[in-house]
Amino acid sequence: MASVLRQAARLASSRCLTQLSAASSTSRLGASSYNFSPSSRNASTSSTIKVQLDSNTGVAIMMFQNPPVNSMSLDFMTEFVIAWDKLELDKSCRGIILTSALPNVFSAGLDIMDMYGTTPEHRTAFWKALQELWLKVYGSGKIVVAAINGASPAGGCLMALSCDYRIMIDNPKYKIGINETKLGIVAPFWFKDCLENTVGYRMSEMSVQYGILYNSAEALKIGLVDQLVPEDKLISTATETMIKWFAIPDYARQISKAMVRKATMDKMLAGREADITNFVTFTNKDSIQKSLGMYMEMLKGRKAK
Ligand SMILES: CCCCC/C=C\C/C=C\C=C\CC(=O)SCCNC(=O)CCNC(=O)[C@H](O)C(C)(C)COP(=O)(O)OP(=O)(O)OC[C@H]1O[C@@H](n2cnc3c(N)ncnc32)[C@H](O)[C@@H]1OP(=O)(O)O
Repeated sequence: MASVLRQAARLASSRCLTQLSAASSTSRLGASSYNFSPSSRNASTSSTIKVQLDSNTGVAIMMFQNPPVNSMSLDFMTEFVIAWDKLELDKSCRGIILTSALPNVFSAGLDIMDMYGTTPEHRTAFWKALQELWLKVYGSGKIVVAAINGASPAGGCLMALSCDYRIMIDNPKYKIGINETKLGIVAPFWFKDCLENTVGYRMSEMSVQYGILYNSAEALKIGLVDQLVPEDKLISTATETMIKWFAIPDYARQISKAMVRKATMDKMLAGREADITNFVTFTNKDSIQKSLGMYMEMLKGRKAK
């Protein structure tokens, strides 16, 4: 145990968890001091990411705004990481809620058009940006809550899985899951690891092979999300949840989080280059390009009907 703690402490000062100790001002705010007055809000906005930080409570809301479906394009992920870094450096921010500014969709996952018919150089930059985004969110010392207000397939599900707590709108039309096989592609190991860490081995074994998308009730049942709420209660519940987490001393929580996530983080950090090569080689294949093209046509055809 002592060695785990030493490792966790080392992690806390490492690249991905640099904010752990910086943000460790313990429990500045309890639920009773919660005040969400508009005057206390800071707003910062890029074209695809909107951020509202309430420096009284320490809660930031990061909204995705990349129409039509918040697909994770290279540009979107680059803007995400810039906005994320700003929040990480802001000591008044203790927790981040991820949600969508668009109706009916949290995120449609990776932008297929960034993988289809693009150059290997482009796909290398694209995959690096995705790794970067994931390392930041998964490795954050802040408390991160996903407020899932719509469809959340594949990369959208990964984003939610990287948070500490997931709250989803209680609506059967919204689906979440790792559905890559349905597109004829393979979810990378770290998508699978995040799913397995959350729902367990057997459920992920079924889930990744079938490419299952779960509705909200099913997602709750298997533990893919932690809570369902009516649409009009999503952000208030996410904020209240965050305030409850704030009661735990930051430093102890951060070290505990780092301990639990260390193996998954380390695996990615050690395999980062190989993971990029795998992605580029895999998506170079004619058969994979064909699958992606057919999937895009299916999406567009579905709309035309
Ligand atoms: C062996 C080694 C292995 C190594 C591993 C290597 C590789 C792994 C590779 C890739 C991993 C990828 C992970 C992913 O995230 S892939 C993306 C998966 N996403 C999906 O399947 C979602 C598809 N979209 C939908 O199901 C629906 O759009 C959605 C439910 C989200 C919303 O439905 P709605 O009816 O509101 O909207 P639509 O009319 O369907 O779409 C509007 C518009 O948007 C376009 N679009 C949708 N999704 C995407 C997307 N992911 N990327 C790009 N564009 C998307 C859609 O085509 C419509 O366009 P248009 O017709 O208006 O032009």
